[in-house]
Amino acid sequence: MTFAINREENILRFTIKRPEIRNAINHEVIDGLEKLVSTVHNDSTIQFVVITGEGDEAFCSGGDLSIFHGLHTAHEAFPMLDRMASVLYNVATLPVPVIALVNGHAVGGGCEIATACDFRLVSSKAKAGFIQGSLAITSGWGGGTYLLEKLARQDIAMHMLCESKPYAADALLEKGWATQVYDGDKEQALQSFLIEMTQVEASVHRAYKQMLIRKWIGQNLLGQIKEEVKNCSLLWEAEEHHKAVQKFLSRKK
Ligand SMILES: C[C@@H](C(=O)O)C(=O)SCCNC(=O)CCNC(=O)[C@H](O)C(C)(C)COP(=O)(O)OP(=O)(O)OC[C@H]1O[C@@H](n2cnc3c(N)ncnc32)[C@H](O)[C@@H]1OP(=O)(O)O
Repeated sequence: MTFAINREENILRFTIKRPEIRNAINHEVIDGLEKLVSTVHNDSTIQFVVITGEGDEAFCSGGDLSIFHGLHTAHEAFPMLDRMASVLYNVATLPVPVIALVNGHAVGGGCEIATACDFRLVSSKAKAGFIQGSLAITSGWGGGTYLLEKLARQDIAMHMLCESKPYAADALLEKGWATQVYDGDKEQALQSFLIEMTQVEASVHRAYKQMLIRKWIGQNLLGQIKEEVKNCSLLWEAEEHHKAVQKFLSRKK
């Protein structure tokens, strides 16, 4: 199994379990995120969702290029991008706070997943970034739309997207992407964050989450995400994209 869903008291944790390829996303992990969403909707006692990656190296390195490089045309790429974008919107709009425990690098689609979460607790050793531009595509799972929505400074969000490079944890904090940066043990970092959060009733957290979701429905965030998906799938079929992916997959270390 390439993912795990575990419950610890009122916290539901989703772990991507592919550390050997830096927790890249395959179809099974997408199925797992769908399962996570339905579990939360069917259980009103859950108070928090945590998403993380196994190991110390990576939170998530985005789409599994060894699988997804098989998608050539816009027509072929669109269903994968659209499915993951819908699943991620369902994660972003869960009725409880969703925490990305960014234990290691979060790049490409991995950065999109973390950006879709309400909070990002970031290891001081992690780097994160929307590197899709270096593969001649944009974000395609809604991450660009979330970034432009969530960062207080639009120029910084645009710069992150256009520069298309990974940033160190301190820079991510400065840009307003990281909620907190932690040194050392990820479980301790999560624990301290949750101790503060649980001073307030879970019903209050749920009510604030509804406020956020209403705002996004009002501005048709999902419609904007669908446009991001369409644009990305058009760029996907260009020769430049396929060449860049091939270069990554055949690089010598
Ligand atoms: C779908 C789309 C979207 O946004 O919508 C995307 O996600 S596009 C973005 C797709 N993601 C990427 O381009 C990120 C590619 N990955 C990286 O930049 C890097 O691997 C880091 C994540 C920074 C980790 O670097 P680090 O030096 O620790 O590890 P490494 O590069 O040696 O990688 C270890 C092993 O994992 C594999 N590996 C790493 N990321 C992978 C990925 N996304 N898909 C498939 N394989 C991947 C490497 O080929 C290598 O395999 P071997 O051990 O066999 O050599």
